[in-house]
Amino acid sequence: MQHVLVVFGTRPEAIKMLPVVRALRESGRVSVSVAITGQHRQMLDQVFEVFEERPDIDLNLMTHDQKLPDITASILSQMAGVLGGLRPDLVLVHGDTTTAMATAVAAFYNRVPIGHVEAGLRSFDLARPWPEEFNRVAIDSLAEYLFAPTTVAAENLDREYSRRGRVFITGNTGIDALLHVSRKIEMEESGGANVLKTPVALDPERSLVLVTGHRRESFGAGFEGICAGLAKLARRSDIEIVYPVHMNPSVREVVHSRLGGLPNVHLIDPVSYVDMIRLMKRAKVILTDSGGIQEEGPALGRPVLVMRDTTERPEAIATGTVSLVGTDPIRIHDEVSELLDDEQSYRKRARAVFPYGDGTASTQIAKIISESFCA
Ligand SMILES: CC(=O)N[C@@H]1[C@@H](OP(=O)(O)OP(=O)(O)OC[C@H]2O[C@@H](n3ccc(=O)[nH]c3=O)[C@H](O)[C@@H]2O)O[C@H](CO)[C@@H](O)[C@@H]1O
Repeated sequence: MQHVLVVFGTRPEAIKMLPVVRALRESGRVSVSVAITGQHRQMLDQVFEVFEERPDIDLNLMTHDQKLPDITASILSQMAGVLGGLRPDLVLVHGDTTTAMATAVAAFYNRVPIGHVEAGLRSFDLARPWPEEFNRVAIDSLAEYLFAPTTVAAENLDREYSRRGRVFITGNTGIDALLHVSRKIEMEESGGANVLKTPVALDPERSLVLVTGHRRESFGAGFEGICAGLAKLARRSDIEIVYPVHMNPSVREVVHSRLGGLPNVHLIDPVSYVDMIRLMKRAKVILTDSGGIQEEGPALGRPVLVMRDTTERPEAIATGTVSLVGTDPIRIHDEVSELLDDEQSYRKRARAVFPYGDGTASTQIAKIISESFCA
């Protein structure tokens, strides 16, 4: 039976790859191993729990405030050993992280075929997001199987001369994960559990503005702008802001120093994926620089304002549910306020749409892989 090695290191990769792991196992036609690099170890554990999975290999590479060259070098050398030992027939990586890129290079050095989930996303700007745009272009130039979430992503790949693999349009596996957990939450609620428990006590009379932000290209002036915009918003007495602050010290220091102590701003640690979905369902507006949340917000019918200048989610922008606000404090304040104060504008943008597929991406990917092995 052919063997697939699935490798990831961060929370979003785990959220988007564990549905693929389950689908591969359920196909019964391939064996699967999961290797993690521990780029974000404590955030990973929570995701494994919700998918009732466990890693088979843990490279445990996490060191405090590690730099990109160190992560890349250690993954490259350690992954060579893993591949030599396991000798998988395919290595599956996800998205645009350093783990995904370094693993793809290690697989290429070992002449092991590569599958790329969430292939073809492009901002066409190597500086933003940095280094993610480089990572995903590099992976797509090496991969034999390119699982593109949308036709836009597939068209991006068709235009790239360096592409050598076959493109499959599958939808984004993040929607598979979202629907899987949403069903769990709905079952809990129908069982009489507390309606929409949230990880922080919220005032039912106030609107929730949910914030996440961690992009490297925003470090420095970008985060100063984001925090100034949030501090201005926090003067409103009709809202509460909840910000699960990413573990990266470069994010935590500036966010806590600028926003700590404001009465209606809850700075909390990253929450479990289930709690994040609860917060998104409870939120009136979502402010983020996250990629995954640009896909989840539309599916949950929540307006998402993206604190970046570019995005590789044009499909979400086209639905009108997602829009770019950048990191300018006045724009952040004004655009959130417009959604809070103008009911008509809000209703136009707060409708559930699914530009990233119907939640079957992982079963499609598993079917393509198992059939290609058995061809
Ligand atoms: C340039 C870019 O867009 N790159 C993306 C980046 O992923 P991202 O930007 O989506 O990363 P985050 O924002 O960290 O994670 C988001 C996920 O985490 C959940 N969440 C969030 C806060 C929390 O407290 N608890 C949680 O559970 C949340 O619901 C969501 O599902 O790399 C991925 C891997 O390569 C790529 O797929 C993806 O393109």
